[in-house]
Amino acid sequence: MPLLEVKNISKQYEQDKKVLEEVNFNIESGEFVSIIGPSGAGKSTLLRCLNRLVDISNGKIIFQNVDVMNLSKRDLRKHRTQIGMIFQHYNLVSRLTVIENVLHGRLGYKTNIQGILKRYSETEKEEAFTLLEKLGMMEHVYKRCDQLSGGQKQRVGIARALIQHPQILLCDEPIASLDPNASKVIMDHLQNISRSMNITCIVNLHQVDVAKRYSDRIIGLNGGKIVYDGPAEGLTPDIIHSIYGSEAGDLIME
Ligand SMILES: Nc1ncnc2c1ncn2[C@@H]1O[C@H](COP(=O)(O)OP(=O)(O)OP(=O)(O)O)[C@@H](O)[C@H]1O
Repeated sequence: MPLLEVKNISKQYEQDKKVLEEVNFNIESGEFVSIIGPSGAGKSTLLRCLNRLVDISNGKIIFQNVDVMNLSKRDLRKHRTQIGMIFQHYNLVSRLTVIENVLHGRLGYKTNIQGILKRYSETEKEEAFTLLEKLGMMEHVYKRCDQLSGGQKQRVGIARALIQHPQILLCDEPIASLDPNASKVIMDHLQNISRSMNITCIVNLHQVDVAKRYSDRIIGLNGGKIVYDGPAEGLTPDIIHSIYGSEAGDLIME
């Protein structure tokens, strides 16, 4: 049984304008999948549909054999703890410390009162330290997040997602604001997490070369439709052209 089944989904924000159209794919546990495509192809919308930040217009999303569209409010909260999100602009609370931001990843497991009072167990705190250590962030644990570089902020974002104990990490352009060195550090961490923790990673990327280097599988979107779904090695110049159209020239030179 696949971990995630996306069955014929469509999304329109406005009438007569389909942003996603009849999108179908299955994802297995532990896969590293990149989603590529030109600006406006629907990549962010697709990721947001998977954890119901955006509701689909048609089709089905089945996660661990459960139809995500039929979840009650309580079950939706539980569903979201299974899916960690990583964002281009990190979405951290800048005035809080690194460790506080990481612990925020546990809020999905708490009652409202526990959340307001920021009650975290010793085990949760220990785990936050362990994750930050793995991500090379120990010297920054008590710094405010607005004192960090972009690459460091993204590592906090990854630790916050991992402390949720997710089955899937959805990464929406995680390296779009980073220089090549910081990008490599982040992509290496994501690959390592996927392999060593068997966590599925679905990563939206603008960089075709990065997608090819790190992914088991690439999904190419154009105009809301899947035009390629296959191994990274299969991404030929012709296929890159079909995904990016007239913008493909520079990408094929890479
Ligand atoms: N909340 C919204 N309301 C209306 N239209 C939206 C909304 N969000 C996205 N869109 C439209 O949906 C289309 C797909 O946007 P989306 O952000 O999913 O694409 P993308 O492939 O992630 O693009 P980019 O690479 O530039 O981030 C675009 O035409 C966009 O304008």
